[in-house]
Amino acid sequence: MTRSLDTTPKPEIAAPPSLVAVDRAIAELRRGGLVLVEHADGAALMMAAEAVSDESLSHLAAAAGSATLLGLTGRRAGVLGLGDTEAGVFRVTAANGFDAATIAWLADPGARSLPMPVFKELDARRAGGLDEACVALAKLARLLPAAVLALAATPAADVVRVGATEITGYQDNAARSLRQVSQARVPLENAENARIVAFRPSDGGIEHLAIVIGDPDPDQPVLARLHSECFTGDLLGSLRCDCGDQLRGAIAEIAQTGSGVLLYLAQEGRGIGLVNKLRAYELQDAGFDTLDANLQLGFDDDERIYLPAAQMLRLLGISRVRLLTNNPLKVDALARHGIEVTERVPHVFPSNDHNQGYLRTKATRSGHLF
Ligand SMILES: Nc1nc2c(ncn2[C@@H]2O[C@H](COP(=O)(O)OP(=O)(O)OP(=O)(O)O)[C@@H](O)[C@H]2O)c(=O)[nH]1
Ligand SMILES: [Zn+2]
Repeated sequence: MTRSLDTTPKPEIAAPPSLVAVDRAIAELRRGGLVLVEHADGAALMMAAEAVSDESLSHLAAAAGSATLLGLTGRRAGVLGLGDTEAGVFRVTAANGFDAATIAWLADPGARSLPMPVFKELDARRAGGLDEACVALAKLARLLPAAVLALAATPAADVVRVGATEITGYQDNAARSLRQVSQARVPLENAENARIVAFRPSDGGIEHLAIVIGDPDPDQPVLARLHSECFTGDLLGSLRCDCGDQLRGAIAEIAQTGSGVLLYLAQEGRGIGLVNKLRAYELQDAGFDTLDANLQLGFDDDERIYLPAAQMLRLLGISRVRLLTNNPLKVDALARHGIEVTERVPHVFPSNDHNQGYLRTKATRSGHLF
């Protein structure tokens, strides 16, 4: 007798305090508030660089009792000529602290249309785990990867606090806590026998979806596609990328072969978020390719993670897949997370006038196999 996939909803589990602390901190940063980040080497009050004004900067410095500092990724520091590295985080200091215009100029390439501020003497050095955690938190909040911080000896009692290790462990811990929460039959244009299964992490964070087509046999390698969310391509039919074709193409191909699974992963813009992807598009229109635009913003060229995908496959009962992709990173990542990829199935679609350069860059610089 063949088995079926386990798509049934599972009981809720309580979110561990570590996930909750990061969630609270993310919400606070996104509304322009202050967060206390605690590390073995000390603590800092921080704000997202994207959210600062002159008033909030003075408030930050006064609350911490020290000057404001700016944490930038090595990528962004390199672009600015302040550092020479691709990895890690740099701490930038200005004599007596920063004003909002200088922060904007340093953190946001889109701010170049504003008048250039008068820079105070800047100094940039490779930073340790405290600054790294602050920048990582801004990234988790899907904001620009830059943090304004002030070292805090005796922090105010009423501020949201989070530990550096809670921040660095957040994505993995959230992925490990995923569980099926609901499912429904949803006949699709190209796959009438389809079900959507929703997965939620225990902290109520970002949900991912599995589209199960037909009745895959988990004892055989399952035809699978890992699709990263692309609002512009998937929903609006944007011609800048190939995502819409790849999404609908995968659904059609899986249905034609009989059965399989498409994981719809909530990591828009190769993990930088929709707002930052639009910033990257602006930079591309100014001449940067899709990878360099990410680097200009201070991100890596690809910020995606595939532990959530591996975890969803495991929860469904799938341990072996035939993976529809041109991207060798996806094959490696699944294998690393314990899912055997028995075969890579190419997933190529014709280009159009707008996405030729994008596809060429994927092939020449990202190692996509076309
Ligand atoms: N940052 C950024 N993300 C983009 C851009 N164009 C498309 N994306 C995102 O790239 C992701 C699509 O990648 P996928 O189709 O999942 O995978 P892939 O890496 O192209 O590999 P394949 O499996 O071969 O398709 C989506 O999250 C899109 O939003 C861009 O110019 N900049
Ligand atoms: Zn796209």
